Amino acid sequence: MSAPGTEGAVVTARNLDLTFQTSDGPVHALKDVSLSVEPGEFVSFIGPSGCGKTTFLRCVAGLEEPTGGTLEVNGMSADEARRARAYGYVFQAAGLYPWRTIGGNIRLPLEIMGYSEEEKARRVRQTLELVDLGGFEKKFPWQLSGGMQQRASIARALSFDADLLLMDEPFGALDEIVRDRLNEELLSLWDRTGKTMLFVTHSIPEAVYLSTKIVVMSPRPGRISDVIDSPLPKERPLDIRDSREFIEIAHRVREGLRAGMEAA
Ligand SMILES: Nc1ncnc2c1ncn2[C@@H]1O[C@H](COP(=O)(O)OP(=O)(O)OP(=O)(O)O)[C@@H](O)[C@H]1O
Repeated sequence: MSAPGTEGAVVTARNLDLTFQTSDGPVHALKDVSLSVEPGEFVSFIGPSGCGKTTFLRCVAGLEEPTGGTLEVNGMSADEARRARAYGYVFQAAGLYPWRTIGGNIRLPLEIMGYSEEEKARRVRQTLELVDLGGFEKKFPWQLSGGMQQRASIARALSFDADLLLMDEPFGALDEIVRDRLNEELLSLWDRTGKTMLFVTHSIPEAVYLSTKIVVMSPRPGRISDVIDSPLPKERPLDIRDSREFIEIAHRVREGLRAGMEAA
């Protein structure tokens, strides 16, 4: 699969391979993965366990070294992009430090990056308001619900000026009602900030609801089996999930997943 339209792209992967050498032999986590992500896109990755979703995100984050192909993030190598802090990363478990307050957690990357006291305070306040957690700065993570912790984790990833957000199943552990609300909030956040989002999920409705582009992956080896551009409007009330368009995209994702599994 080619990586078209790479001029000015945020992420350009061309024929990316990653084989892990393990004591049980090689594991082909990614094979011939080509993808181009344009500024401001919301791209979801969906596929069965072990198809390489996290591995791809970790390659973009410069945390894994591909064994073949090329990868550019904001026009740099992924390692340079990591050092330039070109992205924020949101993990499945919120990953907040329990001994730090919510404000202290958000302040951490800003401390590492050497922002002034005044700027740190301003950014903590601003990002907490952005995720609707104004007033929770002095609370500790255990004093917040799971959904609120994830919002704090998103605030931390937004606190510095990275235009790219990498999210690895951030809402996977949450109940459906909370998840629906966070999906709506994330979409609104995306709209307001104009950030580019890469989002890993196991949920077809979540992928279809959130994305401008859905990347369907298949395992053994981890490949892209379909890339679906969503025609859904930017304004998306939750009940858009009952629309014919939505159901048709969800159907195509399901078909892509099924075909990928049969080929594996
Ligand atoms: N550090 C590693 N060493 C060896 N194998 C690895 C390593 N990291 C991932 N793998 C293997 O690479 C493959 C892809 O894993 P990855 O975690 O990217 O899949 P995934 O699609 O994100 O799965 P899940 O949906 O369960 O999170 C799997 O077979 C996994 O066991």
